[in-house]
Amino acid sequence: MEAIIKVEGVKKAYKKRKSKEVIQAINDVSFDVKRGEILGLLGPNGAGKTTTIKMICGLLTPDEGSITINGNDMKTQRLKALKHISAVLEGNRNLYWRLTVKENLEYFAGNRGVSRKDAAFLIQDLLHKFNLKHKENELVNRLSRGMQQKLAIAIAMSAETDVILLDEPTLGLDVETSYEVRSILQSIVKEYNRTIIISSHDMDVIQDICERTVIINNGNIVINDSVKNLLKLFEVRSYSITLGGFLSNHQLSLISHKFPHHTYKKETFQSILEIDLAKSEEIYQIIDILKMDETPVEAIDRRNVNFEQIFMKIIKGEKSNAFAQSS
Ligand SMILES: Nc1ncnc2c1ncn2[C@@H]1O[C@H](COP(=O)(O)OP(=O)(O)OP(=O)(O)O)[C@@H](O)[C@H]1O
Repeated sequence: MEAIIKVEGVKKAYKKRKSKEVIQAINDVSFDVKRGEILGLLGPNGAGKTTTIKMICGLLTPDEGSITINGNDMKTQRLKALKHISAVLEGNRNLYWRLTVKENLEYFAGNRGVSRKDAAFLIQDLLHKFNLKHKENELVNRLSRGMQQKLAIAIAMSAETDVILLDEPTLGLDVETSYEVRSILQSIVKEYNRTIIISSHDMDVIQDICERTVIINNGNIVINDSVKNLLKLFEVRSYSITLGGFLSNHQLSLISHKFPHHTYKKETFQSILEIDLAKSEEIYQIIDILKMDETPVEAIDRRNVNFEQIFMKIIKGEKSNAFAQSS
């Protein structure tokens, strides 16, 4: 699939005005986004997500490196590049509160150069798609937060750009509306071949709708892989072992030494060892340690891991293990 966004060797530092301290927000970041893809851009607070998104939509200029949108360099062909991008960066704050839903859509579509005739057709389509038709003549300040958020995304859609950047699109939404927004985004990508970059702290959303994820930490990319691969990779490595007794101190110290990512819980007659391995073959080393004191093994199960747990593991620095396993 063709890359519609290319981020190559991008660096960005901020200078604090008073102390003159320099903060290297983005170190040396490169990644592509393919046409028709939903990409999740993730990272803990302060990782550099907003800086990256702002550079992609031309609000900030990189100190080094280049960003190309549909073949147009953001530095030398800025206007051409920007024509392909719309963004919802601050939730519903970009809406006109004293205009109706339909007036907001008309205003923003006109602003982005969509003709009146095309806009009329497009707006009706969006009102239906976003389930806002029954609210088309309602003032925005009378809508629920979920509806305002849906309208903000519909407005970004009305510009008919190839790429849509969404910062926390489901933040503060109830569960039902969050699912509705996810399914709308998936259908938009399929039906109109749009490309979406989502920045979110909600790992459920990422697991649900993103094909691929770029995880940034301290201004560097630590993972650029498909969500499916990451889930498979971590599932293979996570085990829950139920023992019909308890581990000796000697066994526990061997396990702690060789496998730092584990938890051990004692129950009345049993104990449970939950362990993450760098390679699935390491399970045999564990079994050897368990055999030492003839601790009876009742069950060995693969643990189901969700994307939230995977994200935390990657951020805590298990990425080197993940790469070793995937390569
Ligand atoms: N205008 C600014 N001036 C100085 N430093 C800044 C500025 N904007 C961001 N930073 C710093 O740059 C780094 C990256 O910030 P950025 O906002 O891109 O991270 P983020 O991943 O979006 O975080 P969050 O999830 O908290 O929004 C952080 O250390 C932040 O403090």
